[in-house]
This record gives sequence, C-alpha cells and structure tokens, in this order.
Amino acid sequence: MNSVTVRVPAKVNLQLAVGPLRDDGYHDLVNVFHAVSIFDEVTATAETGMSVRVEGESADQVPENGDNLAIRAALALARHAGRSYGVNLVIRKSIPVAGGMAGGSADAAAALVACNELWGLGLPLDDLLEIAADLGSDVPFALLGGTAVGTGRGERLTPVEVSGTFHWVFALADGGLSTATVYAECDRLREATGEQVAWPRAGESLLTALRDGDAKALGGELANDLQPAAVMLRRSLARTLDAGREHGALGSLVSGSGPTCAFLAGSEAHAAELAASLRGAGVAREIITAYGPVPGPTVVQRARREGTG
Ligand SMILES: C[C@@](CO)(OP(=O)(O)O)[C@H](O)COP(=O)(O)OP(=O)(O)OC[C@H]1O[C@@H](n2ccc(N)nc2=O)[C@H](O)[C@@H]1O
Ligand SMILES: Nc1ncnc2c1ncn2[C@@H]1O[C@H](COP(=O)(O)OP(=O)(O)O)[C@@H](O)[C@H]1O
Repeated sequence: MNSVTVRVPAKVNLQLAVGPLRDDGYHDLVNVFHAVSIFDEVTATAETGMSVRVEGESADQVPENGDNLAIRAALALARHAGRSYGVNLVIRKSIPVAGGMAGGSADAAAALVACNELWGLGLPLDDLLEIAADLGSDVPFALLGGTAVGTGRGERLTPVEVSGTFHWVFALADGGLSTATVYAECDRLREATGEQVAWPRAGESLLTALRDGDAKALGGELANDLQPAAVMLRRSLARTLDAGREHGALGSLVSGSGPTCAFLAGSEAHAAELAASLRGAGVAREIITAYGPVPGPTVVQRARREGTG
C-alpha cells in the first residue's frame, strides 16, 4: 500500500479530577474520556524523509515541522521498529486547535495507526499504546476511542461500559488555551485558596449514568477540576457556560483545559434546538453538534500508486 487514510475523533472529558502536583511536573488524574463525532483525517503516503502538511480548520496554528505531534508519532514508531522509514502526512483538521479536545493527540494516534499499516509493521495495540504514552498523556486514549477512565497522567486506561448514544453541543472559542498554563493556573488557585487536594476518584454515579445511558443523570455528574482555571484565564467562558444552563442543557462544562465548552442534550432534536439557541445568544465563535461515544482511529481509505509495490 502506498497511502493509508485514517479518520480519528476528538474527545470531551466527562470527569476530570486533578490530584496533587507530582515531582515530574504532571498531576495524577481520574480522567473520564469520551470520544465524540468531530473528526480529523490523516493520510500517510510512502516517501523518503518525513514531512507534514496541515489543511482545514485553523491549519495556520498547527506546526508543519518536527514539532507536529503526528510527525513525532511517525518518528517514534520508526524508532520502535528500528528502521529509517519515510512518510508524508497530510492532516485535514476539523477538531478545534488548542481547544481542549485533544486534536494533536488524535492526529498522533491516527499517524501511528496509518504508519503501522503503511510500513507493514503489524504492531499490536499494546505496543502502539506504549509509544503513545511517551508522546503525550492523551494519546493512548486517542488510540482507543469510545469511553474510558484514564488514571496516572491519564495514560493508564480502563474502558467504560456505555449504553446508547449521548448528544452534545460544543461552543468553539476564538483562540486556544495552553494545557500547561491551565494546569499551572489550577495549582496557583489551589495554593491561593489553601484548598486541600484530594486523591482523585472516579464518580460512581457518573459511571452508573453512563452504563444506564441516562443523559439527565450524566448531566448532573459532569465535573472538571480545570474549569475554574480555564474560566480565570478566559473570563468570557463563564457567560458561555451560563447560556448553556439558561437554554436547557442537561449539563455544561469546559472540555479538558478548554476553551471549548460542552453541553449535554437529551436527544438529537434537543441538541439541534440547544445549538440554535446558543447561536442566537452569540456566546461563541461557532456552535456545533456531535454525538458520542464513537470508535477510535478508523482506516477509511487505502490506495496503491500505479506501477509500484
Ligand atoms: C487536560 C487534558 C485532559 O484530557 O487534555 P486537553 O484538554 O488539554 O486536551 C490532558 O490532561 C492533557 O493531556 P496532554 O495534552 O496529552 O498533555 P501532555 O502533553 O502530556 O502534557 C502537557 C502539560 O500538561 C500538564 N499535565 C498534563 C497531564 C497531567 N496528568 N498533568 C499535567 O500537569 C503538564 O504541565 C504537561 O507539561
Ligand atoms: N497535529 C497537531 N494538531 C493540533 N495541534 C498540534 C499538532 N501538533 C502540534 N500541535 C500543537 O499542540 C498544541 C495543542 O493542540 P491541541 O492538541 O489541538 O489542543 P489541546 O491540547 O487543547 O487538546 C497547539 O498549540 C498546536 O500548535
């Protein structure tokens, strides 16, 4: 095969419980990841050397060099295989950049899956998960998709049982927030208020709501310890979250480190209605609907160049 295209979803965090700051600069988490139907696409084409091009939504904010997480993933995979493979990656972005929806991690996961096939490595998921954890805390979940609890930095995953489909509305903000800055602001706020930081625990009622497919119960259990920090850094998010509550969302929260805000609806029709109300309220750059959980990286196209391989 000369080229492989993989479609990969964004995530929203249903619960993000942030424990104390560790000596290595990370925080122990309970991170309930949920993959939603907003997708990037990554096409990997056999080539000598490594290159990347980014197209689509906010492409100008994504590096087209060795800093790109997808290229770093391809390099890590080649290193793992002990060979100097080459690849050209084309990333078509729809996931908001630096939006707290793990777009970079998604592209890295897609690159691992695409290059694993392109180079005929046939590595099992466990090997890819190990490489993923070195690339970033969110990359292992991006390989898995669905709904899962992440512990440690968020890289140790246990899949969660979910019934049915949940319907979401996302409010996309102008500009992003840096993940490291939001964690640092969370630490600063905790120190300023003298808050005792508890060891993070998964919410039992949240897991029950997921298992029962109960959107109303889930809406009441959504929780994000990074939300106060994100709102402190981007004050306008308070109004966006209020608007969701005022217009009948079953639950509202900042997605991960933000600034995207997520609103849970009771049905597809309710999500469409809520999205229209939020557009009318003018509280975000763009309002979109999506559903979850959805599967992780999926190969959507394989192509062979004529006269080769
Ligand atoms: C907050 C979350 C929620 O899922 O994602 P986003 O909402 O930004 O997408 C994650 O914890 C982000 O994961 P990811 O974006 O992969 O972070 P990494 O590259 O591993 O780390 C970036 C920086 O975030 C901080 N960090 C990350 C993970 C963690 N458990 N504790 C931390 O303190 C550290 O300052 C680290 O240097
Ligand atoms: N393939 C990529 N897609 C998006 N951002 C990337 C990528 N590679 C590197 N980055 C950088 O990573 C940062 C975080 O981006 P992203 O993963 O979209 O957000 P978040 O960490 O908030 O979920 C951005 O500032 C961007 O410049």
